[in-house]
Formats: sequence, C-alpha cells, structure tokens
Amino acid sequence: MPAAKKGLAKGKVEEPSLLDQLIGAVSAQKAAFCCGGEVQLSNNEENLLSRFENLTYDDGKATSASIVLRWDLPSGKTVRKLALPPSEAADGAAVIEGLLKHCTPATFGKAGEEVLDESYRKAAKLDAHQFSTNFNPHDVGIVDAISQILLPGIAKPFVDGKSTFEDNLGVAAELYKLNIYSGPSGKFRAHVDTPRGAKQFGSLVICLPYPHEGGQLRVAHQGLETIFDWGQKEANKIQWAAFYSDCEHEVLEVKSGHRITLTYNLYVRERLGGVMRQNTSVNLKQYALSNKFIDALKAPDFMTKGGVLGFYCQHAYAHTNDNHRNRLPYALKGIDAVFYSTFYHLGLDVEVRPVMKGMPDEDDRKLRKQLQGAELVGAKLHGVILSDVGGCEDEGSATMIVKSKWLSEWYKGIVWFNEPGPRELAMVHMAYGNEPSLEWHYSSAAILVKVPASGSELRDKVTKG
Ligand SMILES: O=C(O)CCC(=O)C(=O)O
Ligand SMILES: [Fe+2]
Repeated sequence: MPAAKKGLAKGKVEEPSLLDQLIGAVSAQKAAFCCGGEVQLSNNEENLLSRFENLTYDDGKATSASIVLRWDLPSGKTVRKLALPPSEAADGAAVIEGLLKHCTPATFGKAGEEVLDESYRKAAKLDAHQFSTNFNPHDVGIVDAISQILLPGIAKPFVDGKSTFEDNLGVAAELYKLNIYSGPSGKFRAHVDTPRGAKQFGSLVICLPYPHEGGQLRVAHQGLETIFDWGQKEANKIQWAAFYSDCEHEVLEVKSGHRITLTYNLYVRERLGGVMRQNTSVNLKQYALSNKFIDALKAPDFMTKGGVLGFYCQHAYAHTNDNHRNRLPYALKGIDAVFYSTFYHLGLDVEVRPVMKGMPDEDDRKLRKQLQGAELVGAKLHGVILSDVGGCEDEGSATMIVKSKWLSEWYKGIVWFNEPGPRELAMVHMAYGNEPSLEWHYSSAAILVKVPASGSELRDKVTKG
C-alpha cells in the first residue's frame, strides 16, 4: 500500500497490522478486481458424458474434454489440427512449430496505433477468424463465475427510458485471439488493455494445457496484486484469469516451453429481459398462444367491442417493493414472460399492474352493488402505501380509504385467464374500532392486455400480421 511505503521510508510509522492489511484489501470492493481458477481435463469418455450430471460444484468439479485447435493455412484451402494436451505419439512439438509458422507476431496498442516491439511484447498470435476450437468458457462455468464476482462491481443500474435494472445483466465472452508466448523470452510488459467499446469491462485469459515454465500473469489494481502462475510440466488442466479493463497486468518471461492462451473480451449485456425487447432472438409467433389469439381476433364474434384480457402472474416478483418494481416487465419469467411478450410483440397495449381482488366486505349496499364484479387495478406499480386514515368513524369504509390513497381505478369485465397468483402487501391503514388496529391489503401482479374492437385499424393489423 503506498501510504505504508511512505511511512517506512521515514522509519517512523509502523507496518499496518495484518488485520489492517486484510481490512484494507476487502474494503470498497477492492479485492474483487480479478478472479481465476482451473478446470481439470478428462480423457475418459464416460466422465465427459456425465459432466453435466452434477447440479452443484459440491457434487463434482466441472471437467473439460481435451482441446482441439484447428487453423487455416494461408492458402485458405487446408486446415491443420492440434490436440491439447499434446500426446507424445502425435509429436506435439512438431505440430506447435507448424502452428507458430502460421501465426504472426503479436502487436499491442500504443497511442491509438498497433505497434510491434519485441522488447515490450514477444508473442505470436492468430486472430479469432483464423482458428476454431471446441473449448467454450461458458461450458465449464467460467463465464458464470465472472458474472458472480466481477459483474456486481460494474453493473450500475442502467436506464432505458422505462426502467432501471441491474439484476438483469450478464456477461458475454467474445473470443479475441490465440496467443503463444514461447520460452525462453516470450513476454508482455505491464500494460492496460484497450477496451473495445463502452460495454467491455474486462478480459479473460484461458491458458491451454501445454508444458511451460514461467510466464506468470501479474494483475494489479489499487495497490493490490495477484499472480497467476500457470506453469506446468505435465499439462493436465486448463487455467484461467479474468480482470477489469482498468487493471494493469503483465506476462513475465516464459522460461521454457510454450504458453498457449485464448483471450476473450468481456462485455456486459442484458441477460434477462431480452424476450421483452423488440429485437429479441425469440420468435414469438412460435408460441401456441400467439396463433390462438390471432385466430380468436379473426372471429367476428370474439370481443367485438374490444375489452381487457387479464393474466395473474404465476411467479412472485416483489412487485410492491420500491427496489424491484422497476424491473417489471423485464424480470418476468416462464409463462408470465410468454404471456406478456406475445401480446407486446403483436403491437398491443400490455401492462403489468397490481390488482386487489376481493376487497373487504362493503357495508354500504349501494356501493356494494356498484362494485360487483369489479376489480381495483393499481394505476401503476409502486411501493407499499402506509396511511393513518381510518382511525375515525367518518373516514369511510376500507374500500373507500383504499380507493382514496392507493392510486387506482375500478375495472369491470376483465376476461381473466386464471386465479390470482402470489400476493404482496400493498397498503396498510388504520381501522376504526374499540381497539386501535391496522387493516392490511394485498395485491397480485397481473398482465392486462387491451383487445382492440372488431374493425379497428389495430385489430386488422394484428390479424393480417
Ligand atoms: O496472456 C496473458 O496472460 C495476458 C495477455 C494480455 O495481457 C493481452 O493479451 O492483452
Ligand atoms: Fe493485456
């Protein structure tokens, strides 16, 4: 830590205690600037077949098949292949020499230009379009681990005009280069990677199983550093590290062998919610619901005057919690997501609203009659309403109090598909009586779709699709 160094130079201030150092290392997310690990290789076909059998990592580690690299020869007509770890029989060393022959020297970015300088970076490279591999960091849980450790430090809620959400974000790892740092002098001096666009937040390095010594990766951030030493004599595992773009890092000199790596750019991207977007990769027309609904709309006697379809969400979303409500509709899942996105993509007016079904018994007969078959639909999603109204006799019935404080409208004639699902506390107010007490009201999240009337422009548009 810089402060400690200054103190020591004067010979007055003592080294911070181990505990202080530990606290310093954990504070303000400092410790979560990089992560890494290893994945064992499995040569046994049976093990590979069952490698996704374990639900948790407590039950067994993820393993990887041995890795195959294929690359194009400059003519573009022939493809070469290298299996890793190298088998002696296949004369791995000769194949590596062949691979190196088809690589070009790796450059690095300096003041916006690609520079070749072997005193700074000595390595060979293939660009992502020049090779392919059966290895994918998603398969062995590496991308999930990065999402869990590095993403929270950068996933600030982003605003898309409608909602703010950070739980919906995930990590995309894009293959960037194959690099070979060969002994005795392969290296990459201390540098910071150039992010490729605003959504890149870090880099992932996968060290493939090939014998080498040295070539440690040093990653530094705010006075802390981690060293990843991947040298191995008997290459039997894949090792990896991921770090934020603003971390200084370097590859120390490789002493012997070849340090073969795959590098990936890490991007932050929407993980949940894509189904609800205009440019989704899901074809909503393939939902049975979509076609059935279009058929119904085509029938002249189906909701001729238009109306409202209602579907109570089947999953719980904490929709009256101020921190969570903005994530709807993007956090909808399962059948709720299918229902919402089907109608949304047909171009209809669809919203998630809180609904209070079954208001308390209403004493006032006139009001009771009026409200028969009506549901109280919240005007929008919002936090729990706490009110001190209701403590006196003349403050009206519970129904009237809720209606006056809980921003809502009465809806009659909603065509419901199902019964209310999970309920959340929506409003609390005083209740008049001998003893002071509280009255609690609950709402369910529901998806409401406005069905256009027969002959309307919108209905014609939807049916002609
Ligand atoms: O190979 C490594 O460990 C790091 C490589 C690196 O820093 C880079 O490709 O920018
Ligand atoms: Fe780098």
